[in-house]
Amino acid sequence: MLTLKKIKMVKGEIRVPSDKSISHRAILISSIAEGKSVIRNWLVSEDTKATFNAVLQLGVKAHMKGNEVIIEGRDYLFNEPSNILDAKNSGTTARLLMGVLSTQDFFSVITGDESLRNRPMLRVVEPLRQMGAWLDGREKGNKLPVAIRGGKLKGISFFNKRASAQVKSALLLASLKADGITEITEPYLSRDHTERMLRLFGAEITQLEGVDGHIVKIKGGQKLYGCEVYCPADPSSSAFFVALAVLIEGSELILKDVLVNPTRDGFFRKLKQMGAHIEYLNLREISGEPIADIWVKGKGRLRGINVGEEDIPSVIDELPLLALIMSLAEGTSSVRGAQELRVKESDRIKAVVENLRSMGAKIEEYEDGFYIEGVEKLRGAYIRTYKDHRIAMTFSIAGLVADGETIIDNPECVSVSYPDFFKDLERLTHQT
Ligand SMILES: O=C(O)C1=C[C@@H](OP(=O)(O)O)[C@@H](O)[C@H](O)C1
Ligand SMILES: C=C(OP(=O)(O)O)C(=O)O
Repeated sequence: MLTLKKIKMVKGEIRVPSDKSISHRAILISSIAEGKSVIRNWLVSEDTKATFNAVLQLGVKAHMKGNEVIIEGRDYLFNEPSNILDAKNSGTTARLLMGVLSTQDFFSVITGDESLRNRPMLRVVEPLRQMGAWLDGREKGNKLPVAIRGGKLKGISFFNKRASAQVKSALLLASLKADGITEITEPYLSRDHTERMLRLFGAEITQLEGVDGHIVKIKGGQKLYGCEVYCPADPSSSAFFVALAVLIEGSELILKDVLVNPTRDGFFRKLKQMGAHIEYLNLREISGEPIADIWVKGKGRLRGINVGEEDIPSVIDELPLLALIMSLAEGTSSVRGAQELRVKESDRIKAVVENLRSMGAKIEEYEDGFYIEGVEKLRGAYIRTYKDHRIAMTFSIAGLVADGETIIDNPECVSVSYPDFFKDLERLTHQT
């Protein structure tokens, strides 16, 4: 349990830990490549360690020193694991691993913690079956544990209707060992780190716009070569500090080295539309990804906005935090088309509505989002995190701007993406 109270202001500079999505991919793509890779500024967290430990169980030789990882790639020649692979709380680990393991002519089983064992897997299992792999699990393959026996695969054409980057990435990682071409179409472009990193490792990938949305095409049989990958600061982790600065007038922060890939920076763009003062400085590209230092200044109350289906992929993990900001903005706001929030580490729509209401917000629940009428103040409350890191961090920010005391249950769940979150928060809020 953690108790938080209102603070006056936040000022300073911070480089938050590296991007979780890129850190998972760096391990997996280095492992399937040939030769040595060096991963710099890797995120050391519970989720990414689950991916790291899984590849060790497949026979990959990897060495971690601080946040640098050196990996000897296996060029898709892995060992049959002698035990179950544990993805713990990490959806990305489970789903991307399924793609890699579908290429392997051996038996493997993936499981996870209680939350992950309740999350849907058929979205990945079905297309991988279509490609020719054998997968089965609880509820006809929809729930972990899932067993896999991979082997000879063929390329498929697949419509990724949920615009899930985990589904797309699993198929791309499998496609390199499939006969022919794999083509994935999605209604809105989901995060494209896998495409960018596969290119960095030497693959040829075509991306184009079609009538049904964004298309990615890849030819099987291509070889990847180990290289150096730099992991930038996570925009999803940076978002909590940006939120704090925009919610408290007079605050000013610089967030260093943040990934500003357009498939990920929807939160910052939405805040600007709400009237926030945010600028990208020193925009540059490293390891195929755009990076900037973000300057943010708190300058009074923001205006409500509507967020629709097309906006969702680039802001999906920040929606709980955006809901908090909307609840303190002038006028009304809404989020629609975000039903995927119900199948994350917790039912994030329920968790947001319940906790914001207990703090005095005016919020109505939709099946696929929420409707919010801004209020001037929130009051401290007892917060149920459902052991979901994004809920714990969102309501810690809420606790620092609300009147009275806020109590967070299970604050330690932040360790899946940001183990030192509370230390960093304390440092920045005590400098002022
Ligand atoms: O590919 C990834 O790294 C992720 C994709 C998203 O999930 P979906 O693929 O389920 O949309 C996101 O919510 C998750 O935090 C990380
Ligand atoms: C949804 C998330 O991650 P994952 O799906 O990898 O568990 C997240 O980090 O918000």
